[in-house]
Amino acid sequence: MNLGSPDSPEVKDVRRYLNEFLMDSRVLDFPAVFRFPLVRGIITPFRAPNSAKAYSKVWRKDGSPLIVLTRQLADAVQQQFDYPVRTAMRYGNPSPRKVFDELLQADPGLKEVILFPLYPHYTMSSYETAVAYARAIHKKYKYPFSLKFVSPFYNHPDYIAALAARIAPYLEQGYDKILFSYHGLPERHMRKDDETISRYQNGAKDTGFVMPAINYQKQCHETTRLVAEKLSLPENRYETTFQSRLKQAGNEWIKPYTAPRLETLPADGVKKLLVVCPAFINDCLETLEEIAMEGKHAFESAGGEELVYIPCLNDSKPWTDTVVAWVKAML
Ligand SMILES: C=CC1=C(C)c2cc3[nH]c(cc4nc(cc5[nH]c(cc1n2)c(C)c5CCC(=O)O)C(CCC(=O)O)=C4C)c(C)c3C=C
Ligand SMILES: [Fe+2]
Ligand SMILES: [Fe+2]
Repeated sequence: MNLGSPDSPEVKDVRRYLNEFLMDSRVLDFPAVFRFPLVRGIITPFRAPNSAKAYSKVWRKDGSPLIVLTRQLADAVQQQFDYPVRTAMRYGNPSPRKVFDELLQADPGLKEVILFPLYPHYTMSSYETAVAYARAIHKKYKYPFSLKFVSPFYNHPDYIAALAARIAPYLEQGYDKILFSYHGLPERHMRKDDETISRYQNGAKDTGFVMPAINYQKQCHETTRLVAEKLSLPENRYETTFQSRLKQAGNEWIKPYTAPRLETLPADGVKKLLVVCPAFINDCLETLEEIAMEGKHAFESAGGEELVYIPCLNDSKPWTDTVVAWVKAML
């Protein structure tokens, strides 16, 4: 299960998608009475045309990169797996309901579904909302099968090894610095997540998955540290930043921000920059447009010689094998 995309890069479809996305109380965590007018009246009308433009820059003949690449990963997993493998999305299509219906139709005796949220790191706006939504649908429509979840895996040795294998060939080309750029979050979300984590640790919250002991920002730093260790990167050759900030007045996001850092790196002597985005399993708008296009332009306009974007794990062999191994171990 991944995040999901609009049905097309047309403004009307992007508007519908953003409305669903931003009305999620785990994404915009204001009381619903404020959220509704804010999203419908202000955020979506202003954002949809710009997002639509960004989506059209990366849209493929066969659809949104995120959807197509998630499906390719599922197909690669299916090659090594006896049971049906499907993709579902938190927002837009295909919804978990549609996928559950199809699975049940194909096998009325279906006993168990294993859901793999394609987010290495836990936070309420990514991993948790996917799980909570799938659970709510599972309960509401009284599906007769049980539902199990793959836990967040930001520090799992197999995930770290798959990332290191993805990055290694790029290091051989020579580089001044490698930037680990993760999706950003409002600071407020971190405080809420900290509370959830301590309730989990006190036994006051039952989740159905293993909750990390540290918050999103610390999980991201830990992913960077482990990959750097695995690749023996010298301390001065890598950095961690946070991208995709939704600018809102009085709403600080976790720092440092990726975009301004791309513009100051050349003055710090970084001519050749590698960028990797470990919070995303599949390439999407945020990596292909924001980093590989806009970020590259910003860095190279500020005096950098070259920004080389390292694609996500997608359906790379070590990662596909890892997905297969983890799911088989849960059967
Ligand atoms: C308050 C706003 C947002 C939070 C919090 C947030 C967290 C978050 N998102 C991802 C993964 C993805 N986000 C993507 C796009 C995207 N994200 C937001 C807002 C928040 N995300 C918006 C409004 C959008 C839509 C595009 C835009 O208008 O800029 C995507 C890509 C989707 C695609 O179709 O390609 C992904 C993936 C994570 C992992 C996360 C928390 C860590
Ligand atoms: Fe996002
Ligand atoms: Fe973005």
